[in-house]
Order: sequence, then structure tokens, then C-alpha cells
Amino acid sequence: MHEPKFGVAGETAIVTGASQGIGESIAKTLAAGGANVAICSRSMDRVGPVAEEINESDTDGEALAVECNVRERDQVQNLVDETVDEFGDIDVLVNNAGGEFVAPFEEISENGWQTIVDLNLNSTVHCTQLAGEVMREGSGGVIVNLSSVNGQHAAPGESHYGASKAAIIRLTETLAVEWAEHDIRVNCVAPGLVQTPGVAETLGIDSEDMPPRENAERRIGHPEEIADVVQFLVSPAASFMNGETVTAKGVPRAGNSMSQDLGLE
Ligand SMILES: CCCCC/C=C/C(=O)SCCNC(=O)CCNC(=O)[C@H](O)C(C)(C)COP(=O)(O)OP(=O)(O)OC[C@H]1O[C@@H](n2cnc3c(N)ncnc32)[C@H](O)[C@@H]1OP(=O)(O)O
Ligand SMILES: NC(=O)C1=CN([C@@H]2O[C@H](COP(=O)(O)OP(=O)(O)OC[C@H]3O[C@@H](n4cnc5c(N)ncnc54)[C@H](OP(=O)(O)O)[C@@H]3O)[C@@H](O)[C@H]2O)C=CC1
Repeated sequence: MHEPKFGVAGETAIVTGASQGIGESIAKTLAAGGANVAICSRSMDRVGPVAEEINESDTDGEALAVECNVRERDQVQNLVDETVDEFGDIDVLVNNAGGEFVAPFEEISENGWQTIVDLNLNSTVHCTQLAGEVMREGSGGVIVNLSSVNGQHAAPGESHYGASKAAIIRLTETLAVEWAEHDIRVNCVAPGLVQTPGVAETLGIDSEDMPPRENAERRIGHPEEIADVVQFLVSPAASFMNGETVTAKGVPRAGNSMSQDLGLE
């Protein structure tokens, strides 16, 4: 009889950007599955309570909070070092930290463009190179990157974000090939619109004002629905998946972008 292998018990995972939203949900899901999680954000005041909540719960996995701005390579090296010191190894990396502002291409300054590319793409490069070094020297591992449907389809006001998220998809595909010999799988998740504090801030609206999630035409996701996909990709159940981008957007129509979900297109 074939035993399903969806577990992550005993693994050590780094989850970036885990003080709220999708990253917080991924961290809690992996910890509930028995993984030890090293979680970071730019502020210990924000990420510390998430680690405390995990450690005070009855999950098997433990949490370590680290203050780390993933745009700064030396801070990422510290995150990697603290994770290895605490848990002994790194089996899983989830490159979740990311963000954007919405602006027409001609109104994005050089620094504005650089900020979004640094936050989404270059941070993924820092984390993947530095945690990947530990994985390559050890027994391999699994990496999951967060892209977006706006990295797959055009959306107005999202040129910088879309370009950085599209690049993450191609980086995923390339690394899956390059690092297969090191037993490192690299996959990607492309969410549609998910109800998080970051989206509420980006759009300048309260979470409650978003289109209702249960509306079949404009279904909006919950962070847990992305976390479950990540958990699957991390687990041995996805052992034959490498270099893939899994889209999780609720509504299976062509050309779906987040601004369509919001009725902005
Ligand atoms: C249709 C919409 C669908 C929604 C899609 C959602 C996708 C997501 O990823 S949602 C979850 C992510 N969370 C967030 O995006 C959080 C909200 N955003 C932010 O926290 C920030 O805007 C930031 C992280 C993206 C940048 O913050 P920071 O590093 O502090 O950068 P600065 O404020 O110093 O700005 C740097 C640079 O960028 C220019 N800029 C900032 N906002 C805008 C804007 N709205 N329009 C045009 N330009 C902007 C800013 O002016 C700076 O450039 P210079 O002035 O040239 O120095
Ligand atoms: N929500 C959505 O609709 C979608 C989201 N995504 C992607 O999913 C990921 C998570 O999004 P979401 O949960 O909505 O985002 P949120 O803005 O709600 O949360 C972002 C998290 O990242 C942290 N963070 C931001 N900048 C940095 C940084 N420089 N270094 C370390 N941590 C940082 C924040 O913590 P702190 O502020 O404490 O540093 C926070 O924990 C992002 O990559 C996003 O682009 C993709 C498609 C759709």
C-alpha cells in the first residue's frame, strides 16, 4: 500500500516575511506539521510574537524569530547562521517576503524601481544563494519562491512588480536544473489576490472592504490556501515536481490578474 507523504516533521525551514499575511500562515502551517521554523521580518516587535505564538502552541515544531531585512545580504547571512546555530541545518527555504506599490510605469522613479526589484527579486537571490550553500554542503533541500499571477499576466500599474515576479519564475526554472544534482528542488507559487494586511495597505482599503471571498466570480484567497500549497511543495509528496510554478487564483479564467479580481481592468 502506498503511504501518502505530505509531512514535514523534523525538517528545518526558513520562512521570510513571516510577521503577517501569507508568510505568517506558511510558518504556522509548517510548524503545525512538525517543522522547526526560522522566521524573519524587518522588526522583532512584529515577528517575535508570531514565534511566541507557535512556541506556546502544542505544535511539534519550534520557532526562532530573527530580525532581518532580506534586501541586505549581510542580514540574510546572519539569518542563515542563526538558523544553523539553533536547529543544526536548513532543509527548506520559503522566499515569501515581498511587496509593491501601484503606479504607472512613467511615474516610477529609478529608486522606486530599484526598491521593488530589491525587495522581490534580489532578496530571493540573497536568501537562495546563502541558504542554498548550506543545502548544497548538506543533504540537499527544497526551495519555494513566491511569485504572483501578476508575474504571469500583464496588469496596469504593476510593471516593476510584474517584472520582478516574472523573473522569479525563470530563476526558479533555471535553479531547478542547475541544483538538481545537489538534490535541491526549487518550485514557485503564483497566488492571485489574497486577503492580507499588505494588500489592504497597498490598495489603501480595509481588509473588510475587499470584494467578498465567497463571490464565485471574484474569489479572493485566504493566506492558509497559499500555505497549504507551499506545504505540499515542501513535502516528499512533491518529490517529482521541480522547476514548476503552481498558480493558486481561485478562478480558472485566462488572463486573470489581481487588478481584474478587483474590477480595476
Ligand atoms: C491591483 C493591485 C493588486 C495588489 C497586488 C499585491 C501584491 C503584493 O505583493 S501585496 C503584499 C505586499 N505588501 C506590500 O506591498 C506592502 C505595502 N508596501 C510597502 O510597504 C512599501 O510601499 C514598499 C515596501 C513597497 C516600499 O517601502 P520602502 O522601502 O519604505 O520604500 P520608500 O517608501 O522609501 O520608497 C522607495 C521609492 O519608491 C517610491 N514609491 C513608493 N511608493 C510609491 C508610489 N505609490 N508611487 C510611486 N512611487 C512610489 C518612493 O517615492 C521612493 O522613490 P524616490 O522618491 O525616488 O526615492
Ligand atoms: N496578498 C496577495 O494578494 C499576493 C501576495 N503575493 C506575494 O506573497 C508574498 C506575501 O504577501 P503578503 O502576505 O500579502 O504581504 P504582507 O505585506 O501582508 O506581508 C509581507 C511580509 O513581509 C515582511 N517584509 C516586508 N519587507 C521585508 C524585508 N525587506 N525584509 C524582511 N521581511 C520583509 C513583512 O514584515 P515586516 O513589515 O515586519 O518587515 C511581512 O511579514 C509577497 O511576496 C507578495 O508579493 C503574491 C500574489 C498575491
